[in-house]
Amino acid sequence: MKCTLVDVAPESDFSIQNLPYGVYSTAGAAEPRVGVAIGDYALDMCALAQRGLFDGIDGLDAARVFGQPRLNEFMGLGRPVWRPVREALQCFLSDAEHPVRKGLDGVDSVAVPLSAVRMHLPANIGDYTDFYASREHATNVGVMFRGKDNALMPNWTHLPVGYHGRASSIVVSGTELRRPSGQRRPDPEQPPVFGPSVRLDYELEMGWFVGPGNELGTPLTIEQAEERIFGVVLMNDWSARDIQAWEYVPLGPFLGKNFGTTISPWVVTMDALEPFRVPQPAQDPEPLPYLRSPPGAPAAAGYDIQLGVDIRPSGRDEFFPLTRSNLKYMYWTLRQQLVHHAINGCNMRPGDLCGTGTISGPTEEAFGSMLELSWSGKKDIALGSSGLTRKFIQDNDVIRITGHCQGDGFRVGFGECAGLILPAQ
Ligand SMILES: O=C(O)/C=C/C(=O)CC(=O)CC(=O)O
Ligand SMILES: [Ca+2]
Ligand SMILES: [Mg+2]
Repeated sequence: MKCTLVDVAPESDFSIQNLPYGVYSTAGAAEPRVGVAIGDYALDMCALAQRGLFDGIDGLDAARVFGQPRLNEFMGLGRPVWRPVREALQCFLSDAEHPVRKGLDGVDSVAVPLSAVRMHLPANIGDYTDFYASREHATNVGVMFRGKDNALMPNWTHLPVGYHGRASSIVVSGTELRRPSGQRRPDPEQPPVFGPSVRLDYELEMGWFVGPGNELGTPLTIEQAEERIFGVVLMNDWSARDIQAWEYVPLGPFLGKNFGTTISPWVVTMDALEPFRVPQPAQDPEPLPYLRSPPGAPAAAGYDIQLGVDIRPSGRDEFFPLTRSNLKYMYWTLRQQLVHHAINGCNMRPGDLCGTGTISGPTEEAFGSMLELSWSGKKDIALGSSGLTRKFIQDNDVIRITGHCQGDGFRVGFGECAGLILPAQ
């Protein structure tokens, strides 16, 4: 299938096979609105609704739903609505004879160049949870925080471990964040001190948005979980390792992580990711029945998404690679994370965000944090052949995450998730 409305380069993240959703505004129209990215453009979903593109889709009041400054309501409608909307967009973009195309006075009446948009958070994020689902990451961090013999806790292979994060400090790519200050204890023989974090780190993650939720007290099944994830973004769970290491016992991460979490603005739908399913890593011991693959759904519940983290060091204008990883390494799958989250009757709501946890892989280049790459600050990370090194993030460094699935002649990509670290207040 080929887009005939605008040119899409083969290396563009936003092919006709992708069609991710976001919320944007422009200098001329400051009210945020729902868009879909295609090539170098954002389609105005409300304008397309007003031209009748989504007429006849059961359960969708398109002009109202796409006229909102957030995606929560659309996320809550579920696959029976998401799929026909995707099909309508693909017909409109590929078929030059499409009736809605005939009435157009040029592309500009339904789209704006991405260079002219300002992106916003895609949803009103009511709740945010972060998992710890990469075996390689959990093992590496466990060795550093608790020693080799206690690295992977006994529960880890039986359930997707997670913690409740903070929704208020989630920001969209491009937002600058300030280095946090807090309590840390650099010398284990001395009392703690207060000051700016000196071990500021990134975590390479993906975030997934909940679609239709569940009522309080009514758990989801794994079949339902498969159908209720709307889509995925890139995510950086910025982490102050010195604050985290001192505060986390016994209740887990708190101020070392809730000073900022950055996500990419375009939500890539599960329907776009469908062709890139791959088997998840073998799970041994076999999980309890509620976490097992459902008979009706594809057994392969991993996704082959190539992920990269790069740094633009303070004072330089080029980026250097830090991490090269892939979502397919993840031990606990997205649907297992969702079914586990709701199995006690916890109600999940449309637009809630869950992080996968840091996505590390089996080789050193796939380590998804500086904590792992510098092995807790014991060695320097070389930045290309620049002669520069890092152990942790310095003031005015930019950390940028990118990712895509590679199809045959096209990409399903995520754009970028970037942020600059300002000096502490
Ligand atoms: O105490 C630990 O083992 C470490 C916990 C985390 O760093 C939590 C976290 O953000 C998990 C992750 O990103 O995988
Ligand atoms: Ca994390
Ligand atoms: Mg965070």
